[in-house]
Amino acid sequence: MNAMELLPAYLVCDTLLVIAVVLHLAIYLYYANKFTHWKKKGVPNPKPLPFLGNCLMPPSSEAGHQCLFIEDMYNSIPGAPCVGFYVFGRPAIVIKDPDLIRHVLVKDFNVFLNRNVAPSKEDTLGTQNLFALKGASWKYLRMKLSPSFTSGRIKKMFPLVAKCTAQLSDYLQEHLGQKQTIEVKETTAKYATDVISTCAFGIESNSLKDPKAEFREFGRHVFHFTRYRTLEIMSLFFMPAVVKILNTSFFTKEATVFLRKVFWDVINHREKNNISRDDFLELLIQLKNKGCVDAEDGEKPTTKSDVDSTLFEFNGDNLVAQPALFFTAGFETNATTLSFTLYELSLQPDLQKRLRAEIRDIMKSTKGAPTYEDVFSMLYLNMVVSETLRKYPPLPLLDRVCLQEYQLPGTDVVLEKNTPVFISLLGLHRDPNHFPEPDRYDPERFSEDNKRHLKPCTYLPFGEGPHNCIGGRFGLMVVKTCLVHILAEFEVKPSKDTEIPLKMNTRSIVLSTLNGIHLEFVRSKVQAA
Ligand code: HEM
Repeated sequence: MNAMELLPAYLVCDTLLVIAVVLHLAIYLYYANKFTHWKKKGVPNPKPLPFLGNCLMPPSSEAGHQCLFIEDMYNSIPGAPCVGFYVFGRPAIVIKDPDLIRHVLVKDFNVFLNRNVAPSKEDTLGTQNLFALKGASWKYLRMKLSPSFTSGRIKKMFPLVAKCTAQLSDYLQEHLGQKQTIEVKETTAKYATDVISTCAFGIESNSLKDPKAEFREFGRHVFHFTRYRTLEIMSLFFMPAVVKILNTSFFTKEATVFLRKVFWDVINHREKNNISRDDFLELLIQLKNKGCVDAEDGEKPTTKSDVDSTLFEFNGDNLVAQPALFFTAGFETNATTLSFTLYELSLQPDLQKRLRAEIRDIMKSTKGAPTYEDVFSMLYLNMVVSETLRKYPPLPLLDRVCLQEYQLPGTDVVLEKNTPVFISLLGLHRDPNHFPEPDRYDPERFSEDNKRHLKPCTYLPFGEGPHNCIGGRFGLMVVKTCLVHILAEFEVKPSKDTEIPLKMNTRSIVLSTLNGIHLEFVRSKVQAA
């Protein structure tokens, strides 16, 4: 007979009850104390939920995003320069004031050198890429990769992009009758997949032609937000402690095996057959073999002393991680920008007409084959794309972590070391103080005259400062070239299947719709003009 059997049942129950109450109270007090962090610092914060803090609160509006609760935090306290919040018990902050944002992203960059995002160490492709790498290693890698993204080198990839755009035109011509509805997000995702896989991996992925193309399957998987995937992505961005428990990776084991194989097959084939091609992969081969990208006209050649293998070695998964990121960072953002632009233009035929007039002119003057320079010379196209990136920033938040105690300039607020710092691009871009009537899609905001009046650090679709998007120019080339060709051939109109307003996918960390974007394509007369 053991001791429990000797005790009367009621005493056992009472003891368990007391333990439960004490435990509950202890946890409650622990969190209640944690949740005074921002109050003590004089930083306003929305009321946290017990235990959860603010991170799993339901979105405040129908358009709100579970994953993008950073926008909710931005809007929670109007007029405040910054808003504190809690991810479970961990204090984090959203910086709203554009001058403070400038300090975080640019002026005091060394204090905010790292992103908060941190995949599991086992996810080598996830940790060794330019987005996630930290400290001096990131600085070194960024310096080494930057020459791959100069306008000169991007321009050399224009023919690859133009080829994919021609394939998209053929696809649309073949698949559409005189009038037909298509889901533009999937179609542009296939196009963008083909572009990035040819430029980053040197491989023609054929997503437009082959519904089961491996690269498209991979891309679909990365951005398919099941409940579990949402939790994984949220933990990557907001909850490093959970990453350890769940062993969260950005690239799954299967994706890693696939990307490794494609990468090394192409590299070995090229090296064996002495093949060279104007793409990112070629530049990575140079980094692998020489530790630097060959200098072009006017560039300073790299010397041996510039190569520091203690900071980052260009071998193994360290190499594969870069095109893997270019692919993931590139195809979804491009497809998002393209599909939202087509959606907005379908709703405003006048804007579409004006853009088509510009396209008609460029098509006439270039005999239907606009060059890289032509595409970048189109003023109204630039205004349209800029407005899409305002209303729909594909990556809607920026994240950094504070590496040392830091006083926010002009305030008494001192951030503790390791505080996660967020900037909500959706919050800024849809803030009526910066963009009046923010829900109105109006490219005029970006006319030569008007854009001069934009307040610095209120419009940041590509981020800002040394960590900004390295592939922005490449992305713009892809988006603009595609729009020129699609709109030269087709008019886009809302169809009976078009959702107005669009329902957003509340689980996604990147901006995306729940049900896709269905538009009617009608053959346009520009082609014949
Ligand atoms: C419309 C297209 C795109 C948009 C809107 C976009 C947006 C962004 C944003 C907001 C960031 C974070 C910047 C920051 O934290 O300050 C970023 C980072 C990055 N993007 Fe893009 N991106 C686009 C296309 C691309 C493409 C095509 C590539 C690659 C070919 C790319 C590669 C990267 C990389 C490597 C980083 C991390 C840079 C670093 O931390 O050093 N992006 N992008």
